[in-house]
Amino acid sequence: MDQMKMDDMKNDHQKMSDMQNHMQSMNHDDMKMAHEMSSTGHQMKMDHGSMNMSGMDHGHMDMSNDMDMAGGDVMMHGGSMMHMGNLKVKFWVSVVLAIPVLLLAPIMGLNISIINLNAPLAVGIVIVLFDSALYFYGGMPFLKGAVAEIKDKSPEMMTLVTLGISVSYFYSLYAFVANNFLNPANHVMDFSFELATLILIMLLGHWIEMNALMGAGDALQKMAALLPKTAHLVTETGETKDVAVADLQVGQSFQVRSGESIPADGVITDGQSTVNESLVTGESAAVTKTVGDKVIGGATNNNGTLTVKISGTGDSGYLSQVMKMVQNAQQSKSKAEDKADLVAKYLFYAAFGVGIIAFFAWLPQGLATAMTIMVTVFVIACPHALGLAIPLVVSRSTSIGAQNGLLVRNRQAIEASQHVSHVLLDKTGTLTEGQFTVNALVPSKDVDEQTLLTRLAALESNSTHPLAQAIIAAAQAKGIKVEAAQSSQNIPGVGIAGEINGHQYMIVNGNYLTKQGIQFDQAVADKWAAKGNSVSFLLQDKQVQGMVAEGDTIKAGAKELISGLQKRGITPVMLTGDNQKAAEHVAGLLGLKEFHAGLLPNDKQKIVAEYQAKGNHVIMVGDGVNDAPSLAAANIGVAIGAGTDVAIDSADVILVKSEPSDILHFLDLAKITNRKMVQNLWWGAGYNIIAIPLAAGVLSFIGIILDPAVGAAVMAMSTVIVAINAMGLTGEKIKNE
Ligand SMILES: Nc1ncnc2c1ncn2[C@@H]1O[C@H](COP(=O)(O)OP(=O)(O)OP(=O)(O)O)[C@@H](O)[C@H]1O
Ligand SMILES: [Cu+]
Ligand SMILES: [Mg+2]
Repeated sequence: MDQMKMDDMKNDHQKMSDMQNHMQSMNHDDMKMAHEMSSTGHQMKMDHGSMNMSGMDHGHMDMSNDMDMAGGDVMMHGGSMMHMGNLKVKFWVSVVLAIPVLLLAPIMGLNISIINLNAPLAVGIVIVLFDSALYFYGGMPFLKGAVAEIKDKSPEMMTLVTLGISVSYFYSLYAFVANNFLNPANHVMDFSFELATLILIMLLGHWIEMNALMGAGDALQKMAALLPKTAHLVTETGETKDVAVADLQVGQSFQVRSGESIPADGVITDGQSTVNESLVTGESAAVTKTVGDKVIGGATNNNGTLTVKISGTGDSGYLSQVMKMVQNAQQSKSKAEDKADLVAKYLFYAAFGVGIIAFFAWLPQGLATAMTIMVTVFVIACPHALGLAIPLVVSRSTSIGAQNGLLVRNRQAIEASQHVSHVLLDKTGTLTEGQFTVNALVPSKDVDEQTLLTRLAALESNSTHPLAQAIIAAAQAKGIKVEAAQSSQNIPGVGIAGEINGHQYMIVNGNYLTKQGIQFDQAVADKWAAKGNSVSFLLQDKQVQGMVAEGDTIKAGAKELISGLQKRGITPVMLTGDNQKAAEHVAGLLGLKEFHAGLLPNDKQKIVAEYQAKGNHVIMVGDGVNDAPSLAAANIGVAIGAGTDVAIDSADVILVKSEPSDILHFLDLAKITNRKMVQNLWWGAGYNIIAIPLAAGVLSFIGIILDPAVGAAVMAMSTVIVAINAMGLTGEKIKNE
């Protein structure tokens, strides 16, 4: 799941929209669940624990089906999800079923019960009946979970719980038969009281867990709530009619009045207003929008009335893409999560091993005591909290990131950030605005300025490079009618070639001329480059017809980023396809010491590999097509939100606001996220280092022996602590850190 592509997202759009509709129509309780489902996985019809994330990569999501189980609760364990039935109902029914057992069954070790009836056989039968109901009804989620885990050859937490309740149940059955029929004189202790309390606490623990879970990823929920339910559709006759947002179609127009939310993506065809897109893009200020500007569904319209032509509705809209990306990021499995699974596995074997050893060690004290100890060990080790430890933190962290304009597409990026020593930054479009102005046109002899500019513009009209746009704008400003060149061809890292009136022309940089041994006025070119200009040359055959120098402006946050990285002990390095002199100029302005200029696209990738070969972990930040390979190759690829789709598809993290200093926010968020993960691993599993030996009775010589119910309570506590600790991760911290 590391390489999630936008395409996958698009395929799932239909289902996505189904889900949104469901989300909108569901009540609060179901909403939680829908959200958990959405944040956890594709294959929701899976049974307990049998799903692991790696298997989900190509899993087909069938949201509409899954949503039918809206009455059930779903929970996550170590990234896997299980359908636990409706835990709330299950818990309360089990409470009722447990009452007779709790009243009539002897309390462990005391051999007395709350109500003592002098009819042992009748009482025994009642207890066995209610035990069975509890075991098969209340215990079913755990039994199913265990079967799935064992089938999967990865016995984990459900297997542990099942061990605990099964041992209590079957031993109690045996006690009933033995005491009433086999050998009434030799009383066998029964475990019905423990069975009941255990199942109740387990169910309660999971139920609490579910409730704790719901707050974890509220960004998605908030995002889903951004879209209004109805829209004012503009009909063919020009009147407005209120329709459901789900019925809007691309090409239709709608009206948004002041104070309303915009129902879909589109282009303004009438009106002017300020629009607040903060919840969608993380951009805080209200932006003025007028005819021709794009608006995003989910943004709020402040003062004016706008008429908007739809370019993307619900499922194909920006908002659902963002939501989908958040979901995908939440699904992608991180290394820490593998660590959590591994810990769970070790925990199972440790608990199982210690439990068995303790059983035999305590056997001389009587079967009942040995059983109790073993059951307590099984129960205390139950790693529910562990299963939640990482997913809760990650989903919380991705949500916070999304609210701050950071889309973390690959969870691994969060952990990988701990080891980062170098941040490699593309220049144009990343550190600079990528909005050029033509500063100089220097025609060669026999060529006039007008002709030079006309030919440059003809070639560039086929290019999407930022340098191209400035040339076209300059030509248009001079009143030149730009006609596109024929059979044009991009030359990555060099320029562009094409045919004008049957002649071959090229736009190339100085490097190319030097390599080809073509003469040009180096002094003039250097003069402009030293001022930070990108310099390009027009070639007809092998003749230089002139030169164009274009300047760019440095982004506002670029300097802050460089000094922020240096403060964090990370070395910033600039990589650029631009010339050495221009690169030097920008590096000087930003206080950058390391940079590489004149790079071809695969040079950038090579440089990434070189840094890595020296044992460094690198972040690569870029925006262009020429950055895509290096983004994919870097330990963490970060794309600028305004960049090309190719770059975005290759990245692990996207800076929605296109603000380079957000990399600092990412690093800070990742840092506190990692800290929480480690804390949660200790709260979720580390406590067993003490708890398991304690449960096994190592302190029995000073009178400390834990009861199974105490074991269950400790387990549930740990789960709650982990959930609360994850909630403590807030967005404020990434701004102060
Ligand atoms: N369409 C074009 N018009 C003019 N020059 C171009 C064009 N495409 C590329 N070049 C030349 O090739 C160089 C490298 O281009 P490339 O796209 O690899 O890097 P860049 O985007 O300019 O810089 P950076 O790597 O910092 O983003 C440019 O600086 C320019 O000299
Ligand atoms: Cu548990
Ligand atoms: Mg670039």
